[in-house]
Amino acid sequence: RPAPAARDPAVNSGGRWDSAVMESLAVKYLSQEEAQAVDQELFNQYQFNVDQLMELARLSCATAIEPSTVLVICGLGNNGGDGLICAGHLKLFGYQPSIYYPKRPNKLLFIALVTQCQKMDIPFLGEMRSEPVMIELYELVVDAACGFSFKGDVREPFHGILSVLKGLTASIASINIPSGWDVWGRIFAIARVLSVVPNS
Ligand SMILES: NC(=O)C1=CN([C@@H]2O[C@H](COP(=O)(O)OP(=O)(O)OC[C@H]3O[C@@H](n4cnc5c(N)ncnc54)[C@H](OP(=O)(O)O)[C@@H]3O)[C@@H](O)[C@H]2O)[C@H](O)CC1
Repeated sequence: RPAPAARDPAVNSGGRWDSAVMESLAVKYLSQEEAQAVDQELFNQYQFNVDQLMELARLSCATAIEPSTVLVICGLGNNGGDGLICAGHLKLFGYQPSIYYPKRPNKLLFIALVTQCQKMDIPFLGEMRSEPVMIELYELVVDAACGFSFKGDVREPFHGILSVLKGLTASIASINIPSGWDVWGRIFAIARVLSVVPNS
């Protein structure tokens, strides 16, 4: 989202809608390398840690979502962590998130995030829902399966998950990058992309 001042071009341009202002409002898509470089800059030069960046990511994503019933599909990297955190905020906002987290990494950060979701009584599904069940039960699917570090042919269980998402007619909101993109090309239609990388 643009910063508040940038939403009002008159503030930045002395009342004129000049081309520089319009250009500053344009969406810029980052390549995989650019996104990873932004990450490194935030860690090294700005001294953020991963917990802080994830917290910002989940808040941004949850703020951009407004349905009541949501299925959050989480992958095994930080993108999945963003999904867990997003589910936590959605619950706090009064919505009804459920989580599908088929492969759980044995890392303290993710174990802690799962614990926090469980303590908030967010249900974890035992298996992936079929497309008709998803349409019946959820207004929105949050796709936090594959982040910008996914490479090559998608392995199971994520290949099967993406096959279901590919045929899904319900809304999908992807965190940071739509799962199934190889960054340069999409393989299925995505409703919205929620990104927390500045200017992406
Ligand atoms: N500054 C920011 O924008 C922030 C971004 N965040 C989010 O972090 C992700 C990137 O996180 P990362 O953990 O680096 O990557 P992924 O979420 O994509 O997950 C990587 C794991 O996925 C496995 N993997 C890779 N390729 C495949 C594949 N083809 N099939 C199946 N699994 C795959 C890989 O497993 P390995 O066994 O290969 O190691 C990785 O474990 C970014 O997209 C944002 O959403 C952070 O929240 C911080 C702020």
